[in-house]
This record gives sequence, structure tokens and C-alpha cells, in this order.
Amino acid sequence: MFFLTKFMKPMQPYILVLYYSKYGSTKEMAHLIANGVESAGMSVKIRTVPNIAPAVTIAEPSIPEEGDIYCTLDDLANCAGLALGSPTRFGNMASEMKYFWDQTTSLWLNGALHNKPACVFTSSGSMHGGQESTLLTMLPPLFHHGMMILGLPNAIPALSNTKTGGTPYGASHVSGPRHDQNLSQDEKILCEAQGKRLGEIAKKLLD
Ligand SMILES: Cc1cc2nc3c(=O)[nH]c(=O)nc-3n(C[C@H](O)[C@H](O)[C@H](O)COP(=O)(O)O)c2cc1C
Repeated sequence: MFFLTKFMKPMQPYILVLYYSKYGSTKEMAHLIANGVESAGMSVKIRTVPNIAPAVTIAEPSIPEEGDIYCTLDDLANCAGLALGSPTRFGNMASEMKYFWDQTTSLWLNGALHNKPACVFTSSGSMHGGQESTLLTMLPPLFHHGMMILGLPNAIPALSNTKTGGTPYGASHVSGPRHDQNLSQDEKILCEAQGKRLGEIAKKLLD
């Protein structure tokens, strides 16, 4: 026992940035949010969730061939804070992300996420296509898990200046009908600001 405690490295606190993305916009936002987290001096883990394949197709490999790796329940349980992102799907989160949360009962039972800070972000095809409803409907699982929810304060000028995405409920991006619209400068600023705020608050809670 003494040997173990002497030589085992304590786990470094980290923020989990967990997202699903089909066309890449939400993934880009996740990486900008991670930059913001790191600018607050916190470590970060970026994780995604697999596509949901119909039963008739071959299951995906457990490690993706490219890109960010899939989130485990341990990744979620051990985080010091969470940024959760999903594309807007009919005004709601993607079923891939909902499926992941439906597997978190063990964490709910032992209160693994109690009192940890969390925020949400999304990407949609159109400007008024349901970003806010997606962000708000991503929150109930986090409330059930006892997390503390952070939005984006209006003190950040980009929130008032933006002509596309960006809401008080969380960062957002309008990707256009062909998913080919780049993140605007204001959308990028808001992603990084959201990550920074999450990192700073997680750090204060750990002190
Ligand atoms: C099944 C489905 C439903 C969608 N529903 C909406 C919607 O309700 N509102 C909207 O603006 N865009 C909708 N979209 C478009 C995506 O939200 C948009 O392309 C988003 O930027 C994709 O994010 P990604 O690049 O991270 O995959 C939908 C796309 C799919 C495939």
C-alpha cells in the first residue's frame, strides 16, 4: 500500500471537452474551447462519441481510425469540468450524444459529477434552426448529474457583436445549408472565452 501511494502519480485535474460531430463544425468548436481551457491553465481531454450504426451494418472499431478518441465513462467520471457539444438535430442534441448519456447511470448513482462546472455548445445549419433549444435541452442530463451550469456572460463584446452564432446559453455556430460556412471571428472568440471561463471556474473550485 505504502509502495503504491509513494509511486503512483496523482491524476492531474482536467476538463473534458466531449462532442459529437458529423461534418466537422462542432469538432472545430470543441478544439477552440479546449484552447480556451488551456489558456486558463487547466489540462484538457478532448473526446467524442461513435456514430450510431443500424443493427444491419458492421459495428465501428472501438478506436476511431482518425480524429479524437471515444469517451469512456472513466473520462467523464474523473473530469474536473465538462464542455458538451452536439450539432443541432431538429432542435435537439444528436442521438449519438443522447445515447452516450443514457449509459451514465452508474455515474449518476455514485454522484461522480456532483458540483462540477459544465457548459454546452452547438452548431446548426441555419440561423434560426433551433440552436437555443438544442443548448437548453442538452442541460437536463447535466442537472440530473448535479453539475453546475455556466453560460456566456454579456460582458464579452463578441456576444453582442456577432452576426451569426453565439448565445448566452453557450457558444454556437451557423454552418450553412451545405455545412461549409467557416466559424466567424466572433464565434471563435466566444468558443475560446467559454473554454477559458470553464477552466478558470474549475480551477477555483479545486482550490
Ligand atoms: C438529421 C439532421 C437534423 C438537423 N436538424 C437541424 C435543425 O433542426 N436546425 C438546423 O439549423 N440545422 C439542422 N441540421 C443541420 C446541422 O445542425 C448542421 O449541419 C450542423 O452544423 C452540423 O454540425 P457538424 O458539422 O458538427 O456535424 C440537421 C442535420 C441533420 C443531419
